[in-house]
Amino acid sequence: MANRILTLNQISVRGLDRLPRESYEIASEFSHPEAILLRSHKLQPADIADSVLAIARAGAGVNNIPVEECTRRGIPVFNTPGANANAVKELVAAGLLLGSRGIVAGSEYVHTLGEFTDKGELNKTLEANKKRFKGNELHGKTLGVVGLGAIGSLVAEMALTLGMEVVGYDPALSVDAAWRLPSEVRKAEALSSLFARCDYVTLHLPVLDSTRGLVNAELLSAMQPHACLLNFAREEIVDEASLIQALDAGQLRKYIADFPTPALIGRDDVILTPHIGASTDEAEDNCAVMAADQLRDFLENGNIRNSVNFPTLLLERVGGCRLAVTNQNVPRTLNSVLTLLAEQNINVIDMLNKSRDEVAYNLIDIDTTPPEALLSQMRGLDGVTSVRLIGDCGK
Ligand SMILES: NC(=O)c1ccc[n+]([C@@H]2O[C@H](COP(=O)([O-])OP(=O)(O)OC[C@H]3O[C@@H](n4cnc5c(N)ncnc54)[C@H](O)[C@@H]3O)[C@@H](O)[C@H]2O)c1
Ligand SMILES: O=C(O)CC[C@@H](O)C(=O)O
Repeated sequence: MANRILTLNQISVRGLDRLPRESYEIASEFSHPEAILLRSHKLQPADIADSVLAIARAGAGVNNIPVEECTRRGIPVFNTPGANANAVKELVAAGLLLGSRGIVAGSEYVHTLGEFTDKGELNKTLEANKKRFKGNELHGKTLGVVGLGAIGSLVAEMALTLGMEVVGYDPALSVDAAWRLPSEVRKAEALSSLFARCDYVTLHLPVLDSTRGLVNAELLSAMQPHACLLNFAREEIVDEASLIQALDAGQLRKYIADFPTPALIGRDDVILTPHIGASTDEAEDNCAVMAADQLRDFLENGNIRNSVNFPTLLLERVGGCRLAVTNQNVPRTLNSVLTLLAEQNINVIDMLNKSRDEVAYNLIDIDTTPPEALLSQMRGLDGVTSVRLIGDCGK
């Protein structure tokens, strides 16, 4: 039977083409899908049918998905780390320029001059008024990068090439991310010192319980009055009331963000884009291809790459059929599963098991198709969250 993939946002065709139509049905409405593929759609727990085996986010942030609920139900949630990082980096480069030069106000001003028909007169007026739109250069200024993952590290590298000094802050920096970081990036020991010393601060961290409202009144008051804050990460990381207070009080010159809110629209000291950080053909293709490939490998082989709640686990197929078993990460559960197989004289050909926090995940290749009654018995074992049979052993 074909796997049904429910898409809850427009997903690039190049990604959808990775799911062959002989074995996948793709639609924006299904009552019992095997998987959900989405971008920023806000997914509610009640929207996740019992039939759902996996959820793939074509993008980085998973704050629109109830990840804890998925973990409890044994559903891996995938994302696509780095697949849209270059698109965001390029928009941040634009954001820095919008913050340093009178581009937006200058362009808006020029469009008010429609009544001029004489080129010479127009030129005279432009030359007389252009001083209102003077800016500063980025070269020699200091950029603070908060979050040095896929996007933050590219932003840091880009800013160095513009001749900026770069200071970074990331208390949870992975070893891989540290290797990617240019050696010129200086480390800030605390967020407050980064905010105090920088001309521009750019945010590239996820929104989590620990980062919601992270940029608060205290941090904003540490900023220099000429400084700019860029937020291409998530709205909720910046406390809006404190931000507006800081702008009103002249503690911050400009806020440049990808997340408009009613209170920010119309302010001269705010530049807003409509969440287009990842809106390039290239990023949409990259994310969709990566999400679809990961989903397919999970549905067809049980393999897990780039999950935000399950361990990474890849086991090559050597024949036979495969059991994908998720259980609570407690002793003796796997033993009970293997005992059930042994009692039925089912031989294990290959096996891999890994855990992440409270989740344990196992791929068990076996030589005989287990009867449905055995699978039900396995599902009923203490601590077992889900059991899926992949393929048919032919005996
Ligand atoms: N505007 C957009 O369209 C757009 C596009 C892509 C990503 N994003 C947002 O950007 C975020 C970052 O994306 P990424 O691909 O770089 O993710 P990433 O996982 O590669 O990097 C995030 C980094 O933030 C760090 N971090 C976590 N908590 C932190 C804290 N308290 N202080 C400082 N750093 C902290 C992590 O250690 C990690 O290195 C995403 O979570 C998403 O919300 C927005
Ligand atoms: O899908 C999008 O357009 C936005 C994606 C972005 O917010 C992300 O977190 O990757």
